Amino acid sequence: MERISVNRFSFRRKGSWRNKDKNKEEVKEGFDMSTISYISQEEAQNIDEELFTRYSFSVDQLMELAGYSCAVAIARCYPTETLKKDHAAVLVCCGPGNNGGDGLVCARHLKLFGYKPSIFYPKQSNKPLFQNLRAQCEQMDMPFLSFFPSEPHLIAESYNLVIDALFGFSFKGPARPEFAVILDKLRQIQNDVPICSIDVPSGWDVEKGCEDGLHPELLISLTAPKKCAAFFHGKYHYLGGRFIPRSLEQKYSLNLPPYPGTDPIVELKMHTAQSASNE
Ligand SMILES: NC(=O)C1=CN([C@@H]2O[C@H](COP(=O)(O)OP(=O)(O)OC[C@H]3O[C@@H](n4cnc5c(N)ncnc54)[C@H](OP(=O)(O)O)[C@@H]3O)[C@@H](O)[C@H]2O)[C@H](O)CC1
Ligand SMILES: [K+]
Repeated sequence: MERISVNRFSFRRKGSWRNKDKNKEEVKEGFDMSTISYISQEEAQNIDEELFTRYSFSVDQLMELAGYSCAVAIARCYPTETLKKDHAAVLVCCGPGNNGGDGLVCARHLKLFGYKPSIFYPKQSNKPLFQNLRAQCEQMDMPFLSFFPSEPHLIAESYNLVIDALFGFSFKGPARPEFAVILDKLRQIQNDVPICSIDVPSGWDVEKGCEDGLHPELLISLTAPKKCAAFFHGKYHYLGGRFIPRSLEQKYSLNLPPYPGTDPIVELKMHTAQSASNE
């Protein structure tokens, strides 16, 4: 288990999650973010597998929590009242696997939070879980785009944010042509519209990243950051998917930071005045 030293600062936030147990309080208040484990692709897949087998979770359960935590992180970084285009319009791009499922769940919660999501879901799964997620979004009046806007500038003109739920921890590059085209268009507009990536910036090698790939402004790592997150230099980095049992966390030495109170997310990279002035 490799520990990568990034975002080095001490986590200290008083009040909301202060624990009455003195020892626990000291551990939480002195939490050192640099000790969090950044996990490999194989570890991510093994943890996932154990959650579904040994811990008997269903995909639906975890996807709901994962997608919900992403929506909360997006709402925290980009409140609706700060988004000027078309009633907080956002574009949610969903891929063929579970990362895409997280995107559909996230879209549904964003809609409930007052955003106006449109969904691009080009390679749809026919599994009941995904069909249901799609139906829920349709019933909540979220349009599904039948094609990706041909002119990238149209995306930046129409949407305040792009939610990248194309690929997660199972991606093996390079992207095949139908998705390479989409990733290329997103790259072209990323300086004009912020990209929020779910779990892994799509197109990145899960461990080595991708220097000339997408550069999201927000990354929501799920369960634990993947090794590629060490190469993330965007504005906001959150951890979500607050569903890991303590015994599983210990088995993989994840050393996760404490989630504040009942929050489904915890910020890994503080957006300080210092970091803002460096952007
Ligand atoms: N435990 C958790 O943290 C949970 C995380 N969740 C989310 O699930 C994803 C991982 O989901 P998974 O379905 O395993 O994988 P992906 O969504 O990353 O992608 C798989 C699909 O992508 C296709 N693929 C892979 N590489 C390429 C490529 N180079 N070009 C095109 N397409 C590609 C792959 O197709 P195959 O034909 O190769 O099979 C799949 O269709 C995780 O990141 C979280 O976001 C869960 O929601 C909850 C638990
Ligand atoms: K993604």
